Amino acid sequence: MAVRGFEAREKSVLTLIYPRRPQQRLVLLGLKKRGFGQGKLNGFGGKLEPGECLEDSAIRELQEECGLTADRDGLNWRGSLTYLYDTKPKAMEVNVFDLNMWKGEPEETEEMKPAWYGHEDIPLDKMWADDAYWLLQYLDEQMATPFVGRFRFKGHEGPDSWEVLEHSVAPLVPASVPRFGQSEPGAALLVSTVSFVDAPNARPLESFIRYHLRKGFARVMIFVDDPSDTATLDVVRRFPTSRVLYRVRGEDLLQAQRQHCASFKKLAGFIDKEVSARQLIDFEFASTLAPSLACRWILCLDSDELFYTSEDSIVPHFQMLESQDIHQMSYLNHEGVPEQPETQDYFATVSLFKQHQFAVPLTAKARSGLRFWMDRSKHGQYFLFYDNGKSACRTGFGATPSSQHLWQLPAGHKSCTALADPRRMDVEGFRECRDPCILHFPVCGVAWLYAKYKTLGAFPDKWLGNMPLDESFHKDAREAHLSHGDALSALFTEQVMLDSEQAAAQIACGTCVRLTEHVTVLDSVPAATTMPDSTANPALINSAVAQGDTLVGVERGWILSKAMGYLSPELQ
Ligand SMILES: Nc1[nH]c(=O)nc2c1ncn2[C@H]1C[C@H](O)[C@@H](COP(=O)(O)OP(=O)(O)OP(=O)(O)O)O1
Repeated sequence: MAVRGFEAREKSVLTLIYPRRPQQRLVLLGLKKRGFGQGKLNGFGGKLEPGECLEDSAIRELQEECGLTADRDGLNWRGSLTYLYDTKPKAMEVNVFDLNMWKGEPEETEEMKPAWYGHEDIPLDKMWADDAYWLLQYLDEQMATPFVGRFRFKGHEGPDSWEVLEHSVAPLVPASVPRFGQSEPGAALLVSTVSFVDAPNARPLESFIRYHLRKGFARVMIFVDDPSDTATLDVVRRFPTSRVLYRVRGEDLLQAQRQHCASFKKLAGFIDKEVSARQLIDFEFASTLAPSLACRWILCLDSDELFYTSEDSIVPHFQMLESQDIHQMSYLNHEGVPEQPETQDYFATVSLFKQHQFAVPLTAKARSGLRFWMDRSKHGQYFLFYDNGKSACRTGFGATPSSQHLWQLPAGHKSCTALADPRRMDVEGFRECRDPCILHFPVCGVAWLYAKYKTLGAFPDKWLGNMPLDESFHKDAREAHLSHGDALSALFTEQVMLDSEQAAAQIACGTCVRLTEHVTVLDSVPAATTMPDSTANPALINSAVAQGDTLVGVERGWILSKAMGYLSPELQ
């Protein structure tokens, strides 16, 4: 039974720990003597306290409730269950851990009365009603872990707490994903340097992490760009440290980067001033750690990007690249188009995308669609931000990031690109790939536009001291922000957002596509109301190769770029 709309609700995050003696098929349960769930038998746990991560909270709760001192190495995150009680406004996300190493003997406390139970003797009728759907399967290892589950209850007390109205439990990721912690083909690390200090909220970060874990990334590594960024820290701490690691900017990190990163010297002068310098050093540092984290691939994204695939998992894609001895693959990026001025979480709501110009069909209609955007923007831009994709790279063979988009490979390693870029004419390296691709949600709401330019501040006219910035939306947005008026809002209305009529026209002419797989994975409802069924197909990026358009990518890119004036003068 599908349970929808859970992620859209406010929720508290809790732990639930089961101390176990698997060989004897024993589990320690406690009778809850007071508070939430009073009178029921359950594992041990409770809410995260401010500043606590899941594991610290689990260890504290176990100690408080039954006197056992958990050994951190014996604590394993097995899944998360979200509960919605119709009598409570907030959902509860409960993270299930099992524990197989501890010190001490269980003792009764004011909150819990503990006792050991054999798996065969577990009295489900004295427990929460959802336990009947998963607890025994989990204890007997008959259920793939990690798992995600959702349960809706009529109420949290009395007979209502026995009524499960909706339920679902499933593996977090498909079976194709390598077993976590083993360096198997396709195991990938996702990296991002993040700041939500100036942002309206950090919900997109939670979606960013959740989406990528669901799509089979083995680990996520977050660099917290600003140590005072409690919003980001609060989010990353809610994920198990076995899957989501974080490092906070500061002297320790700098020291480690100085020691391990070849580019430290070159970037040192910019690290304080430019986000891009911090990203590059973080990416290189993460790539040095990746092999020890059993990750054979690395992908570095901003926290307003998703590695989109309509498949269940990204793993078979990386496995395929490995089997063909490809060490780097660059992906097309598509730019999100907001259809509403505000959203709490752009990943959960934005479903309209300008396709990369190299993926737009070469039809007269599409060309008029491109013209629409170029006429609309002050500097003749179709995309308002970058159009050179992002790349995934193999780890452990000495590649270093040459930019946020591309890795520098040691000689003799194969690199491929889905961008049929006529400026390079890299015919050898071109490889048709529409899925996976990058979805970029750069300014998908007025508040997010303000937040982005507040964070970037008065950035210089040159990247890393030497690459001049073009006259562009990006520069205009900087000026608009520094002018402190409502110039930024005007930019948003005039150049970023589309109304429903314009959106339908852009979809019809082939420049924009409607993609909803990420919205489905995040289990939320898209904000847009204009979603004709024919365009809600996740495979649409592939079918957007227009009817009658038989040109392969490089030719298409060449002609289109010439037509649109993208070619540099010497190539024209
Ligand atoms: N439907 C359900 N099925 C289940 O198996 N465990 C549930 C559940 N709903 C909640 N839980 C667990 C999660 C958590 O371990 C515990 C509830 O935690 P508590 O309310 O005891 O938290 P705290 O100890 O932080 O609360 P306070 O006593 O208010 O401080 O019950």
